[in-house]
Amino acid sequence: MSPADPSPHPTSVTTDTDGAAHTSAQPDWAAPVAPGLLDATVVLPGSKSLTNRYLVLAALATERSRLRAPLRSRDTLLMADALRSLGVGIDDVVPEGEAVGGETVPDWVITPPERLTGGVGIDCGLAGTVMRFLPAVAALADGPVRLDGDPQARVRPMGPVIDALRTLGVHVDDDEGHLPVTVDGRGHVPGGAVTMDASASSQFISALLLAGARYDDGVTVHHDGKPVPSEPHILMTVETLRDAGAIVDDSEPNTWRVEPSEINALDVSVEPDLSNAGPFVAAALVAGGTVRVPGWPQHTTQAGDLLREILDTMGADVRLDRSGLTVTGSGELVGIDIDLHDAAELTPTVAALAALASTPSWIRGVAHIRGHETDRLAALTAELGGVGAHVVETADGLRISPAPLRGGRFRTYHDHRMATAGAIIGLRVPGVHVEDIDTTRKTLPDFVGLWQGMLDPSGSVVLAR
Ligand SMILES: O=C(O)C1=C[C@@H](OP(=O)(O)O)[C@@H](O)[C@H](O)C1
Ligand SMILES: C=C(OP(=O)(O)O)C(=O)O
Repeated sequence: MSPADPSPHPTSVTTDTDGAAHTSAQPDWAAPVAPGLLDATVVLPGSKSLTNRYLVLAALATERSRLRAPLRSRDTLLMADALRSLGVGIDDVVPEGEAVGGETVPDWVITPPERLTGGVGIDCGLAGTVMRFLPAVAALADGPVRLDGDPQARVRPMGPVIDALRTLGVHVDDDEGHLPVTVDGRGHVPGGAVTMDASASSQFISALLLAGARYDDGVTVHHDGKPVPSEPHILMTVETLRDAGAIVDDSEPNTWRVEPSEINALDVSVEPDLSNAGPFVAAALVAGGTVRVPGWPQHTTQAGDLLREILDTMGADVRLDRSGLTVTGSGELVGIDIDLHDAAELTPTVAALAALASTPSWIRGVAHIRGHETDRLAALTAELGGVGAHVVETADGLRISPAPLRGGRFRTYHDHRMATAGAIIGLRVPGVHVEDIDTTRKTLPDFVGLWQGMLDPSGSVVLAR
């Protein structure tokens, strides 16, 4: 559904805890208004991007790996299920110690098969990491692998990664650069050098690099086109590969080389998802008071770390120390002029904050998010506009200026970050009703529980796991 298609009686694709999508008519969620100043500690689950990279690398490794505190949300459960169907063992193991607050978070122990199994189908849901990363992995399977996903996934761009795989010696059938895609796995991939235009998604490059060490000649990827978005995610790919012993040369701009090599087993703890922390730390700015996120890393490749600078610029007091991140706001916030090209997934959160700010904002550099879960520029323009915000969509972003906001229906277009943007607005604006709040399960298993816990006036430690 495009943002221009209002759906008065919505039918939502939501997700069971096992990662399966199902269709249901779900009532809109009345976004709670903040009861006063916040005083909450929110323990967020692991990073989607890290969990799915570790899963892929562990599936291609020589030995058994252990993934501690992985994210268990729709995108990562789909990745785990897909790898299982390729013959990878992925089992829950209760960790030795206790997690924060006495809750145990099962680890994943990942056992790679001798050879990846072909002749299988993979459900990618709406997960960019699954639909882009797995064709490059499936090429190593013994037999054909068919990948498909949600209806919205069939319009997300795939062409450059498919064409690149063909150049590297893989046979692929596709639907004009989109899902469904069938990769004819032949047990090995010649590999070599390829030039691609990755201006629509950094995930095209990450996909080839993650699998490339297992290609006969490794892989050299050269990008030729407008600047690659979300570059920290490519650095994340490079660092996770190096953690697994792969040899990666990223010394030349727009060129990445992965040598052919074995991939070592991993034993890693997943950092909290900083982009998912966005709406929670934004809440301190909107409602006033303090929100703490324990475990915020001192050094990270996660793009969400840019939130520290963003919140500071918009008026929060932001402190990072060994206990984590502490964000304190007064309830007053100012606009921001920012290029989010490197951290495009933060756009819905920043746009929601901008709609509540007392001065104008300009978000630039994010044309490619028209190919995210939905056309996010159109969706944000429509939905923030629908609750009274002054939003102008530009060629590569949004201009948002102060306006009195009002309640109303906030449509989400199957996009988890549209849903959390609606929740941010609802903190201050009574009567915001968010469509299909369960779409947040794409990357957070229990957004509503966490959000309500954060708003509990008794002050709280809110556990996500
Ligand atoms: O590789 C990854 O884990 C991601 C890369 C980025 O994609 P784009 O480069 O398409 O923005 C980001 O927006 C997405 O949420 C996750
Ligand atoms: C763009 C996003 O997801 P995906 O990994 O599906 O591209 C996102 O989470 O904001």
